[in-house]
Amino acid sequence: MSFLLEQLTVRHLAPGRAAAQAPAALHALDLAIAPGEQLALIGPSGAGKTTLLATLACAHRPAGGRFEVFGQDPWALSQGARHRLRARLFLAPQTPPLPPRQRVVTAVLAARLPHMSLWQAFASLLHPADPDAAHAALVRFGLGDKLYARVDRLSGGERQRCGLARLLLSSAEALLADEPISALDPALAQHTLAALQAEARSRNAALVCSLHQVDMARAHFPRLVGLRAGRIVFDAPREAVTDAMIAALYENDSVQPLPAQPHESPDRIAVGACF
Ligand SMILES: Nc1ncnc2c1ncn2[C@@H]1O[C@H](COP(=O)(O)OP(=O)(O)OP(=O)(O)O)[C@@H](O)[C@H]1O
Repeated sequence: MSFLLEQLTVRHLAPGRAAAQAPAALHALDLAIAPGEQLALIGPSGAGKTTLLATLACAHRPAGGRFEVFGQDPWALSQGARHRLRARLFLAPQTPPLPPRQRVVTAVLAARLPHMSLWQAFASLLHPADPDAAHAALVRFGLGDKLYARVDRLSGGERQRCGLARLLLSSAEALLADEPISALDPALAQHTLAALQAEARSRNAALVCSLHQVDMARAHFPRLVGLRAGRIVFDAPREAVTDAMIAALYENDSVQPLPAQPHESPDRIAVGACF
């Protein structure tokens, strides 16, 4: 298994509060993800999608339950061994942390830093080691002309795809992407998801994507995991996920309906339009 979670609970630590008192962001999750599997995480805002992806990336230490990545409990390993395990995973955050004044080529090649010695890493910041590889990765996401652009001159959607191009440069065996198409227009979103999925297939890597675009999740991913309030509501092949299950997942108890607005009748609008 790439990931194995049993009764996994995760809490966000808050300053001045004992760990055990922090509310759980993920409650007793059971989830197994095999190499090569592709699944979409869906669910309303605050459901725990980002927390789950960060936990899979070994960025959050679980408060309870069993957690294994490639058959190992990352939190039972030494720091060095956990670092090596993390280098086998790639998490593309929703807003990639790209240094603003950096060139795109350097930012993309930074994906190889975990596998470099300190000296190689330093040298690569001054002189990009493999611009052709960076260019090829950018081309896959439609950014071939941005190789030497400065990161702070990119649009939001370009930055997002630049962050995903890093993923291609990594040698990760499991790919995690947090809302990878949130800043993209529909055509680019399709293209970007297809590129991510093709890459995962080519390296037989597990691919876990959180998505707010439910239609895209249903169209592209064979397995859907619905999260709500930190719990898995369903984990099913897409054919088994019904419209009613989606509606229940997104039903919002905390938003009050807006008061009805007095609106103009069609004949009044027509009169208004004449003057
Ligand atoms: N750093 C943090 N400290 C404390 N609580 C946090 C922290 N990050 C997230 N949370 C809480 O954990 C819960 C899950 O948040 P998370 O960001 O994982 O949800 P999400 O499904 O990714 O939401 P969205 O779709 O809005 O990005 C929320 O209740 C959130 O308020």
